[in-house]
Amino acid sequence: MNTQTAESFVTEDGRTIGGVVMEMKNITLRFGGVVAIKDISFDIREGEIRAIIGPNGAGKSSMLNVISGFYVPQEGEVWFKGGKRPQMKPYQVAQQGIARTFQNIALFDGMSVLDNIMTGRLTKMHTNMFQQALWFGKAEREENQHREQVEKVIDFLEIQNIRKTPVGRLPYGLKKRVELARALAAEPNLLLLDEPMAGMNVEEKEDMSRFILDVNDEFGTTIALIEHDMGVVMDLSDRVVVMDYGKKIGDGTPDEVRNNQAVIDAYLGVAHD
Ligand SMILES: Nc1ncnc2c1ncn2[C@@H]1O[C@H](COP(=O)(O)OP(=O)(O)OP(=O)(O)O)[C@@H](O)[C@H]1O
Repeated sequence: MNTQTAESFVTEDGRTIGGVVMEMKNITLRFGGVVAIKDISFDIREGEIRAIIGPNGAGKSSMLNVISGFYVPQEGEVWFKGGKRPQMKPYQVAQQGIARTFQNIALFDGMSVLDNIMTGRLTKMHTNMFQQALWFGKAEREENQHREQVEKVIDFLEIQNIRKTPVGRLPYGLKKRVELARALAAEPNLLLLDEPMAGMNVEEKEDMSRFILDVNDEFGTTIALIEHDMGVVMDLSDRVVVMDYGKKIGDGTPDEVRNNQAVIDAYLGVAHD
C-alpha cells in the first residue's frame, strides 16, 4: 500500500513542509547476534529537518546507513517518493538525489578543498575518462557546468579563502564544512548528516547550524541528521525520532519528544522494555 501523505503545511517560521518522501517500514537490521535496529518505522517529509537521536549504540548510524544503501536490512521496506525502493548500491541511492556526510570525516587529505568538493559531482558526470582526456567539447562543457555548481557551493558555505588548501591542513571544524560542501555539490533532494557538529566548539556549532538552516531554507533540501548535542537538535529540527537499544521510543516535534517519559528515562539511564 502506498501510504504517502500529500498534505503540506507551513511551519511557524514560514517554511513549507510537503508530503512524505521517505518511509522506513518495519526495518530490522542485525549484525550476527547483535540487533542494531528492531522493527522501526518512521517517515521523512519533503522540506523538513528530521533528527534521529539516542544514546550511544542506539542504532542511529545504522539507520542512516540503511537510508543511504550502505546496509541492507534483513526485514522491512524502504519507500522513496511513493514507491518501494528495490535493493540498491550506495551509488544508485546517490543517483536518486540522496547525499550524505560521515561521522568520521571521509575526505581526501592530500587533495585541495576544491578537488574534494568536485568528487561530490561524480554521480552527475556523463562523459567518460577517455573523452575527458581528449578534452572533447562535450567533456569541456560538462566540466564547466560542474565547476560552476562547485563554485556556488564554495560561495554559499563561505570557504573561498581555503579553496586551494589541502584538506589535511584544515582544522576539524572546516573539514566538516568541506564535507558538507561535497554533499551539497551533488545537489541532493535529501541530505543525510551523520553528527555534523561532533567535535566542534560552540562557535563552529553555531556556524554549522546556520548553514544547515540556510541549505534547508534556500534550496528546500530535506535533511535527516544524527546529532548528540540536544540543544542543537531541538533548535534545528521539525521532528525527532528517538532510538534506544535499536528500538524507536519516541517520535514527534521537539516539544513532544522533550516531554516523552520513555525518552527522559533513556537519557537518564533508566531501564525499560
Ligand atoms: N558493522 C557492524 N558490525 C557489527 N556490529 C555493528 C556494526 N555497526 C554497528 N554495529 C552495532 O550495532 C549497534 C548500533 O550501532 P550504531 O553505530 O548504529 O549506533 P549509534 O546510535 O550510531 O551509536 P553512536 O552514537 O555511538 O555512534 C551497536 O551495538 C554496534 O556495536
